[in-house]
Amino acid sequence: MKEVIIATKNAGKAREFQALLEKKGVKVKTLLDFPDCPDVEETGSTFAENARLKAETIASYFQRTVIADDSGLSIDALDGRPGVYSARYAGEEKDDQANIAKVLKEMEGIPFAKRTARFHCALAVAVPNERTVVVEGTCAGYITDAPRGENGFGYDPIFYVPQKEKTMAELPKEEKNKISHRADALTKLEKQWEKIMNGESKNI
Ligand SMILES: O=c1nc[nH]c2c1ncn2[C@H]1C[C@H](O)[C@@H](COP(=O)(O)OP(=O)(O)OP(=O)(O)O)O1
Ligand SMILES: [Mg+2]
Repeated sequence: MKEVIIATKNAGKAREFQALLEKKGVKVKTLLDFPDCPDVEETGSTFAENARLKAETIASYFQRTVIADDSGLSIDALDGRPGVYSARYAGEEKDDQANIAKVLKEMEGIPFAKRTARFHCALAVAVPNERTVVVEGTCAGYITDAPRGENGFGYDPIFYVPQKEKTMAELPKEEKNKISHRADALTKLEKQWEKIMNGESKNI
């Protein structure tokens, strides 16, 4: 079975990539499998820049094809925040509960119609000595006034998906994986997929 490294230490993302890529017959390794792998500082000002930074640094470390995901939540009433700072919105410790609490506090008193938001996902595919490919996906919804649901990770409990009438965390994972920003971004790699994976097979 072909294998690809996803440059993430986020267990929620890792689970989603495993499910999304299993369908393509691809086995996923993440940085959780390589505890000695260096941390990459996310110094970019866009999701695309950060995804590229993570993918290129880790591809050069392993000398293999690597895909990185930089993602986050952008809320219109908060001028796009938390945006690229989504993971550390409430502090360096990357605490999902604290991040949710901070967003809900900032959104207090804002009526439902003005609670529009969007998840973003930039995926960068880095191959050593080749030009990195970056694609982006989105998923539109609304911020609830309280968390609901146990599935998913991150901001899923406060992200309401209107066409499903549920929060992302209330959806079964198969449903999330059909509509998510991550699935949307992966679709945009469809055409390059065979090439990416065939290149990779030479390196294994
Ligand atoms: O589907 C999602 N459902 C809910 N929340 C999500 C989702 N996708 C990203 N998010 C949130 C989680 C985290 O607060 C931030 C990602 O930050 P981001 O830097 O890309 O990831 P990270 O630091 O957790 O792990 P890593 O850089 O090792 O991939 O956006
Ligand atoms: Mg990160």
